[in-house]
Amino acid sequence: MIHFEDVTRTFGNRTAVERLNLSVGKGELVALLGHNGAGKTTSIKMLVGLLQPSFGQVKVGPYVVSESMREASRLIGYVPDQPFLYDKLSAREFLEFVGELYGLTASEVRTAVQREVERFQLGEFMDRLTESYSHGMRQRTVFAAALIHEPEVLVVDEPMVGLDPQCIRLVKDFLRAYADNGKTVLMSTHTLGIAEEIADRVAVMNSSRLVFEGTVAQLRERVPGVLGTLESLYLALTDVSVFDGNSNGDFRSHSESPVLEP
Ligand SMILES: Nc1ncnc2c1ncn2[C@@H]1O[C@H](COP(=O)(O)OP(=O)(O)OP(=O)(O)O)[C@@H](O)[C@H]1O
Repeated sequence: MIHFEDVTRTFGNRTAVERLNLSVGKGELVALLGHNGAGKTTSIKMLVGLLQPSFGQVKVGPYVVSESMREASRLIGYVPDQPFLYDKLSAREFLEFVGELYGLTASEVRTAVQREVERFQLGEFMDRLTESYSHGMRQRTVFAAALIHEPEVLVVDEPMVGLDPQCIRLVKDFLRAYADNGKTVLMSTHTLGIAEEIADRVAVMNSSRLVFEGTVAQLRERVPGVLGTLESLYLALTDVSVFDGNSNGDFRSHSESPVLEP
């Protein structure tokens, strides 16, 4: 459903993403991991059409994002790392506004808003201006807005930052359930435990390149001698010394990663 095909993005003489190949299929939740500056947000912005690749292409379903932005965006829900809300609107007004932007009819908007209010437990603060919301309330509202058109693909940049444990549980359960319902989820995160808990596969970026893609079990096989949590594996994988003796530093699990059709 999501296909990065040899995607490179440069900013001047800086390469933010280099020759990224990554696919995420229907019913899959993939966690994108990497240090600060590894290239995760740039990749996500190319996926949702906010940036154009310098080379290569990103496809969502049958659409090349940079060529068919309108069609692709109907398939995508996006929760950015720095969510934006209109302070002078309530959550209800904001969700209605977003629903109209997606071309839903008035009755479809009503049904969708009700569905999201229940899913993200927005009831109590639904009609207050969003300027008075806590971070968790804002994040739940942003999730609801991203889902108003029931997208096939959900793209989430750092979903758990600053949330309390109850809210983290709500978001984790929701993301897993969304994938289990046949949708496609790509989530960038620094919270390795959450990736290990809910992702089908992890994709690790280091210095603009994808250095591993596969399950955590496959990662354990690829980084011999490192046992235990995803955190210890991740730290070993993104440590430069690990690349010694590996000609291209590429730990991708080519053989076992399924190639899923849109
Ligand atoms: N608009 C821009 N102009 C110039 N350089 C940029 C721009 N956006 C990103 N970069 C650079 O591209 C590289 C990748 O940045 P990106 O934000 O994709 O990393 P990230 O993995 O999302 O990091 P973080 O975890 O800190 O959010 C960094 O070196 C960053 O400075």
